[in-house]
Amino acid sequence: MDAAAVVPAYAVELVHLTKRYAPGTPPAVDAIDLRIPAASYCCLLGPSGCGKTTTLRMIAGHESVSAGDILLENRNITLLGAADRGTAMMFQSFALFPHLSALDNVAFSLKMKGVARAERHQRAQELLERVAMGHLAQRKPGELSGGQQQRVALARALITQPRVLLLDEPLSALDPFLRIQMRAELRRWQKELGLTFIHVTHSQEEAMALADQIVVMNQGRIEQVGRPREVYNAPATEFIARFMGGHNVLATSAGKLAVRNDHMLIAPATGEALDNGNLPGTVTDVEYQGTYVLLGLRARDAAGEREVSVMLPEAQFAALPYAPGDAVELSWLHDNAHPLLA
Ligand SMILES: Nc1ncnc2c1ncn2[C@@H]1O[C@H](COP(=O)(O)OP(=O)(O)OP(=O)(O)O)[C@@H](O)[C@H]1O
Repeated sequence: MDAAAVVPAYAVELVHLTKRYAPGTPPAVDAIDLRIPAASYCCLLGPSGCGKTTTLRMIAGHESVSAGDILLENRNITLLGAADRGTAMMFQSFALFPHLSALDNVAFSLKMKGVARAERHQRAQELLERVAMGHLAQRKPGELSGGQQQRVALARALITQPRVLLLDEPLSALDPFLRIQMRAELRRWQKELGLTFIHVTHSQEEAMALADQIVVMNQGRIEQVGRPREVYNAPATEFIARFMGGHNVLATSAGKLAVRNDHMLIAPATGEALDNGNLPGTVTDVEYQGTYVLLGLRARDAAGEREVSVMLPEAQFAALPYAPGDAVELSWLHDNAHPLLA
C-alpha cells in the first residue's frame, strides 16, 4: 500500500492536555482529551476564561504545555517549535502589517525562511489569486475592506502549506453584517481547501453556523463535543443549556430537564389544581419578534419560582394571544425534554 495515500482519520488529537500558568493556581486547561477529524471545521466554544484560547495557543506552539500531548496527523508535536508543526494561525483583526502590500504580507513568512524574492512573490500571487485578491496585490491593508483583509490574512496563513489552520476569534472585529458574510466565506474556504480549521469563538451562533464539531469548554474542561444540532438539541449539562440559549432549565421530581423555548406548550390556566406535571405560570412579558412572539413568564416548578420563556409562531399567537398578567399552564412533550447531568 502507498503510505502517502493513508490519510489519518484525525488531524489533531489532544491527550490529557493541561496548562497551569502558575503553581498552586487552578489549571487554565485541565487534562482535556479531544479528537478533531481530518478536513473538518471544529469550533472551540465557551465563555471568557474557559481556556479555549490557551488550548489553541498550545496547539499553535505559542504556549508551552504543562502536561499531556498534542498529535498532528499521528505525529507528536508537543515539543516542536511553532514553525515546524504544520499549523498556521489567523489572528483577531487579522494582524496584517500596515506598511506592507497585500503581496508582501502574504510572502512575509517565506522571506523569513530565506526564500528568494521572485519565488516568494510568485507563490504569494498564486495564493492571492486563489482567494480572488490577485488584482489587489499591491494595495496596503488600509486600502482594503474588512472582507478583503480577511482574504489576505487567509492567504498569508496558507503560504506555509499548513495541515491545520488555527483561527483566534477571526470575526470579532468585524461589524455584524460583514461578520455573517465572512463566516460563510470561512466555511466555503475550509471545504474547498480540504484543510482542518480550529476556530475559537465565544459566540454560540457563530459556532453553530460554522462547525462540523462544536467543543464546549467550561472552566478548563470540555463539557460536550458534538455536531451543532446535537449540542443545541440535547445539551448535556445545565451550563450548556444556558450558554447555548433558547432553552428553559426546569426542575422536576426526576431531576433537571432542558426544554427548548419553541418546544414549550402553553395553555390558559383552567383554575383547577395541577396534578399532571404541568407547571403553573404567569405571563410577565410579550415581545414581538417578527416570525415569532417571545413570552416571558414566571413559573413554579419542583424547585420553586423561576423565569421561563416560550417562543410561539406568530400565527399561533395571533389565534390565541397572551398578555402580561395572564395565568397559564406550561407543559412539553416527553421527547422534547432532555435530562441534564448534575
Ligand atoms: N498568560 C497568562 N498568565 C496567567 N494566566 C493566564 C494567562 N493567559 C490566560 N490565563 C488564565 O487562564 C484562563 C483561561 O484563559 P483563556 O484566555 O485560555 O480563556 P478564553 O476562554 O480564551 O477566554 P477569552 O475568550 O477571554 O480569551 C483564565 O483564567 C485566564 O485568566
